[in-house]
Amino acid sequence: MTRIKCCGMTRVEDALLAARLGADAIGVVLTARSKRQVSLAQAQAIVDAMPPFVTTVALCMDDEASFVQEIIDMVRPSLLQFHGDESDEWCAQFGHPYLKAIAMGDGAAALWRLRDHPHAAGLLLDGHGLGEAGGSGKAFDWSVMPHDLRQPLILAGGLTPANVQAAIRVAKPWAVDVSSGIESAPGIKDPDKLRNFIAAVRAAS
Ligand SMILES: O=C(O)c1ccccc1NCC(=O)[C@H](O)[C@H](O)COP(=O)(O)O
Repeated sequence: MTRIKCCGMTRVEDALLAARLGADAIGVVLTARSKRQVSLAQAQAIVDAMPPFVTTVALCMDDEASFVQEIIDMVRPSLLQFHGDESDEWCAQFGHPYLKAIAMGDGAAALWRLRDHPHAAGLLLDGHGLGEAGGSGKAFDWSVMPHDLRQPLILAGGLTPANVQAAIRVAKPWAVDVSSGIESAPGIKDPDKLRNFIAAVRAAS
């Protein structure tokens, strides 16, 4: 069964709908680099509203360590997600479980970066290029997804209700991650797209 993370939540009602429809995880983006940025208080409200067994993920991107510590203390997410150029050692300093996003937009040459994060609980392979923000709606070549890594791999970037089944067939990921593909505007989730996305993943796996 392929797990589902719905990212870029800015409203409690969208995150609750995702959970009710069967999403395994929701994400909130705290970095100022995002059109979907939420405040610490908004992120806390979304995380606190989640029912048991829904994993909550808080995203940062090359942010200050003190800000990351504030996120851990105030938002109390299940996982952090580091979306920038953070090193393994830097991400591990907080002693909090995390996903490391890997920018796959530069093609197969990006694959070496997957080996650089042994302390990450999972690796999120995204379609953006190095230095670019996530939530870009850009897909990468799913056929380069490796199958010899110890960590679970999360496929992200440009996924939609229409292409997610093909993506799962080709990449065989542990989980899929979606943000813009289930939106009507940045940060505003569209209930029909959300429903169709989750149904498509469930039908594929
Ligand atoms: O979503 C953002 O705005 C964002 C900004 C800066 C860093 C990370 C960001 N999102 C990270 C995610 O996990 C997205 O879900 C992922 O990039 C996929 O987005 P999309 O291609 O829109 O499905």
